[in-house]
Amino acid sequence: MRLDYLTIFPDYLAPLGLSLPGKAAARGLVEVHVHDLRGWTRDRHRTVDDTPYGGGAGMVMRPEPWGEALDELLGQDPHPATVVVPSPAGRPLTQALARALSTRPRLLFACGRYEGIDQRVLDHAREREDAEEVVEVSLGDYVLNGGEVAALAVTEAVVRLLPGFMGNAASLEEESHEQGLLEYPVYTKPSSWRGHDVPPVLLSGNHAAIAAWRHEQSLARTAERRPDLLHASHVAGEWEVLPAA
Ligand SMILES: COC(=O)c1ccnc(N)c1
Repeated sequence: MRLDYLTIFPDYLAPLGLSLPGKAAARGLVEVHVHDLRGWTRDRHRTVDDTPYGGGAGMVMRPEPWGEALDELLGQDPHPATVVVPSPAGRPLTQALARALSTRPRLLFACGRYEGIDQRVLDHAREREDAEEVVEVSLGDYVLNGGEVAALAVTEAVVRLLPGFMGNAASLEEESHEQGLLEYPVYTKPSSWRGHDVPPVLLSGNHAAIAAWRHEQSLARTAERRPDLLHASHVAGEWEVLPAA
């Protein structure tokens, strides 16, 4: 997977050389390219923003630098890129969306600043043959100063799903949201710590009982913290054993 980042703060994406994506890069699983949008400005001040049509506070990112940057970058690779635009107005980032993005050959992150990127940049990108899709993605219902932090989060959620990245692929199966539920609580040695003991079932060696306890814990946590994630299918097992009405 090729990952490109267009930003006016390339240093912000320095963490991409470390830990998770860095490891993946070292293994040849991902190829990372960070680009300074100002490289596609033509004026002495390397201007990337201007006042909004219609008035209002703040500044909007000018379309020309973005258009010329996409012209150059999208043409650099035979694979059509999925353009990922972090935005508070985007689709929520979910495990399902991360998994869908992890199957793409190339992601190009357009990291906006100020009040956002001129809408025509996204509209024009959607018309391009060399852009497979333009996906605006939100981390949640809050505003950041720029798309870079969100781009790092989306990158981590996606890269860790790439085949061969996580040593123990089985651990991905049990993670929060993979099965549509929140993850159960986890414990390790010592079995007793500051008056808190590990639940005895986890020391029992009874794998069926442990699996049942973990599922029950996931259901309880999800019901308490994220009832919106609960679907009948998750509690189907309980309905099946209820006595006939
Ligand atoms: C500028 O980008 C944002 O403010 C942003 C991006 C992704 N998710 C959010 N909740 C905000």
